[in-house]
Amino acid sequence: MVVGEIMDLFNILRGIIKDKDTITPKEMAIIDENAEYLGIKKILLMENAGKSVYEEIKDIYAENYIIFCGTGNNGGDGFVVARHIGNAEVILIGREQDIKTHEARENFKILKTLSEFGDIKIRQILRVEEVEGIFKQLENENKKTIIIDAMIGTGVKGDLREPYKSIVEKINTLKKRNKNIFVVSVDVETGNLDSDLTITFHKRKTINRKNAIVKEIGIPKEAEYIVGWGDLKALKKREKDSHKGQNGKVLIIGGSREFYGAPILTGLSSLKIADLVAVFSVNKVINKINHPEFILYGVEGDYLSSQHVDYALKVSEKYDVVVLGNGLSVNSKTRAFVNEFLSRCEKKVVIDADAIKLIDYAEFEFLESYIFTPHIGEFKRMNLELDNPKSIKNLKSTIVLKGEKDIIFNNEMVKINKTGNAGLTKGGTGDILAGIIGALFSNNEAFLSGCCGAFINGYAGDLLLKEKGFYYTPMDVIDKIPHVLKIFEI
Ligand SMILES: NC(=O)C1=CN([C@@H]2O[C@H](COP(=O)(O)OP(=O)(O)OC[C@H]3O[C@@H](n4cnc5c(N)ncnc54)[C@H](O)[C@@H]3O)[C@@H](O)[C@H]2O)[C@H](O)CC1
Ligand SMILES: [K+]
Repeated sequence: MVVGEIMDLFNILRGIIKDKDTITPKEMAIIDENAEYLGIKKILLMENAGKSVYEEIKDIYAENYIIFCGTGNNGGDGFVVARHIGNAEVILIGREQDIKTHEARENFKILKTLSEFGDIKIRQILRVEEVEGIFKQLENENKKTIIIDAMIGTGVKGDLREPYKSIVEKINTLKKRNKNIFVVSVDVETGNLDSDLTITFHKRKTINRKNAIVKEIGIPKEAEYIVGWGDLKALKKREKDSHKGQNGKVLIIGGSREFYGAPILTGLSSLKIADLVAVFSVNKVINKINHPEFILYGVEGDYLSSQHVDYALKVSEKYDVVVLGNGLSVNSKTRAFVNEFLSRCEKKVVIDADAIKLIDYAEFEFLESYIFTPHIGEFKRMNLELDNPKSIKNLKSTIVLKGEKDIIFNNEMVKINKTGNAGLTKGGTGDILAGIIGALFSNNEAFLSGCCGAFINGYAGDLLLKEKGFYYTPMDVIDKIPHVLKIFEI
């Protein structure tokens, strides 16, 4: 499929799958990171965010401005707002060395310099007792005062901890007692702060409680649909103290008398990420696998058929994800196996290659627990009319449509992956992609696993293109997977 066709398909899908106008903090973090992947610096976004808050409040009459800043980028926005206001009092909740990011630190440093010569005042507190005096004084304040909440934004995790909890309670109490206090939240209200105004960036957040004003801060819409390192950073992290099996258990069901290489490629690529990888196939394949890392399950015959379904289902109970189809061959036996297995399997399944061709789509239900990885020819047999919104509406499965650019979509989201090159057209790279996605799917949801699998597979190919030109092999791609994971600290 040429790029023109891919982009046509992609635009049809974007026309049907509408962008969400309210997003989760996790979705915002991916967009934020992918804006940087596209070359837009975070410090620019912070500047635009802080300036957009200033623009919204500059015409509200006030004589005092008190900005409570946290140690994350929400606090960083607060530092920018302070600079634009000019005569603000900044209260950093934490020590300067606690400030978490380069962008926020840079803005704090600027404020510190200004505070030596201008009207900016900075205080650093660790406990709420240290601001008792300010709240006492504000209780009887008869000057209009704007309190700006740049404490915590989309980085909030769990219930509000001290001293934020007490500070929020004190601001809420103060507001009730003194009508001269006006509270503005940056991006997201911290805890149950009773803000009068919330200015949020790029899109409303699911955790916004008030009618937030949405301000554009320079994030292009492309950051919402081009797969980037932001998607990789959203993957579940490998815990340091994790024990065997926690990082994924994958069962590869494939192979046949003619094809034994495919399930091996799938298994070897899965093994680069998952803890346990098993292969379920006919003994003609199993006996050719001399990889000690694999757990092997063999059955008699040239092809998997319905007589093997019970055993395959029993074995699959021990695994998180099944990768189904690689090298199965297409005939009446394997057709019976695939349709019966899928109708009874309760596991997450990556459906690839021959399995895509073998499914009877007439009554088929596209479950959320399925990821399909077709190329355009296989996709055309899946009975999905892309230009028919009804057909897309019921598509709970994730589709990774492989091409010069990969399109990843389900009934809610569509993204495009631009990593990869013509060297990946070789036979076997599809088996590798299925193995990567199967391993990621163990601990991540389907859409994210599909996006990241496509990105990792393509990026491995891009690294190889630089080293070897187009003439690298599928085994080279498998060996490159750990390098990609290391580059992006997955
Ligand atoms: N999304 C964008 O395009 C931009 C967002 N900006 C601003 O960045 C924040 C998100 O920043 P982040 O560093 O990820 O996290 P936060 O600052 O929101 O919070 C982290 C901070 O808060 C502490 N913390 C987290 N949970 C709790 C809790 N339950 N109790 C106490 N403390 C908590 C944590 O320890 C950190 O110190 C976003 O909202 C925007 O305001 C960019 O500046 C512009 C682009
Ligand atoms: K906030």
